[in-house]
Amino acid sequence: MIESFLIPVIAGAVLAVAKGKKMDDRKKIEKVFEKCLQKDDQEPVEFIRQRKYETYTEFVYRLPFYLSFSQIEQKQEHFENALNKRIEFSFDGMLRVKVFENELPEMFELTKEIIDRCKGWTIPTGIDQQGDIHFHDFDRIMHMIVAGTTQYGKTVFLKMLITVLAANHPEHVRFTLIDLKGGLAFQRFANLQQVVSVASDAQEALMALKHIKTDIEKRLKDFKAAGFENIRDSKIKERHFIVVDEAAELSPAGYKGQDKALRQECENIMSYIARVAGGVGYRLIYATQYPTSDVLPRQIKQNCDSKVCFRLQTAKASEVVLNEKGAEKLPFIKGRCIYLTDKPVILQAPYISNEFIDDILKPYKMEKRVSAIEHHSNEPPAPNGYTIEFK
Ligand SMILES: Nc1ncnc2c1ncn2[C@@H]1O[C@H](COP(=O)(O)OP(=O)(O)OP(=O)(O)O)[C@@H](O)[C@H]1O
Repeated sequence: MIESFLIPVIAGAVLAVAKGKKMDDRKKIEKVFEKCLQKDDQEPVEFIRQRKYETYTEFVYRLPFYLSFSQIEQKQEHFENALNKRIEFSFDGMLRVKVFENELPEMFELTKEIIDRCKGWTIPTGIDQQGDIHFHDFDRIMHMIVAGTTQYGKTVFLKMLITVLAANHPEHVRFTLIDLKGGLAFQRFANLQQVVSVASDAQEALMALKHIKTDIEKRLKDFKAAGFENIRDSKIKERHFIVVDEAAELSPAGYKGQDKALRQECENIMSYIARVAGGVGYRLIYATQYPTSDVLPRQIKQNCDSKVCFRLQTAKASEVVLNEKGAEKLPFIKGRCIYLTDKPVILQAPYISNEFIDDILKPYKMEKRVSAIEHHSNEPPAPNGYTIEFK
């Protein structure tokens, strides 16, 4: 899903034509000549050649006698608006038009306005080169893998996802947060009325996941009895997001005995959620900085049809997540990612600060202490003031 963010102010007819049909840059340039500089009965500019350089494409034209270089320079804004790119002109007997590729911004901050533009169960995934914001719809593609080497933006992305969904669906979203990086990243969400449980080690994760599995089994039975095929057929508005960061901690690979068995069970339940629970309203968000085939089991990968992949260290890791190389070549820019659903697109992911999170979520904070172990149910979120005992 994509929505126009920077609407270029392009001169009348050129805007209509350029936006209506998909035009390449050469056609757009020639359209501006036609609409702004040439008269119908006059000889048009003559295209000589174009060549692509690393950061720009150069188009070379021979000018007809009635057009001066300065007349063209005066229309620079029209050309830039029509192409929505930076343009430089020069003249050495030929007109040279350099069209620079747009650069992605290094910072794209989440705002209240962007949160308001998230319709249904969508979140923003980032901004692209053209300034368009991309959105991910969790009712269309239900589960997501978030990967990336350390310090490139996974946790910020997860916090953004939780904040946007909690802000837009305070009554209906529920979260189980499995934070295996010491429990620090998600602590500011622990007292949210939408958060059912926070687990911070493998044992707590297993308890939380077992509760969820029981809830899913019950819901599957209820749906069957009611003849619903999926959550959209039912009147249930609730969606339950299970957010796991760092999922490698739940991989049985490298463990022995009880530790291995415990993690194996966690992995089995996460695979179960990815396989069968989407249709009944459960969403798995599976984040890892170590994407190997051990950490990213086949069934989870196959059922998580959306991926947000920050820079990875190797082409092999990129192949594990995206089925193709590329994430290892992303620039060393925090928040730069590849968002993959049907096709990959490079984006700058939304940045959210802790202050902004606290500001947005203030109305939903409540006095409670929740644990993975002691509280878990599919009841609606407890109202403000309700106290849940912590272990
Ligand atoms: N979308 C973004 N835009 C700009 N800067 C960002 C973005 N996301 C993260 N950063 C910056 O990068 C830092 C690290 O981000 P984050 O904590 O999300 O990394 P991480 O991938 O979760 O790392 P780790 O796996 O080590 O926990 C943040 O503190 C922030 O300064």
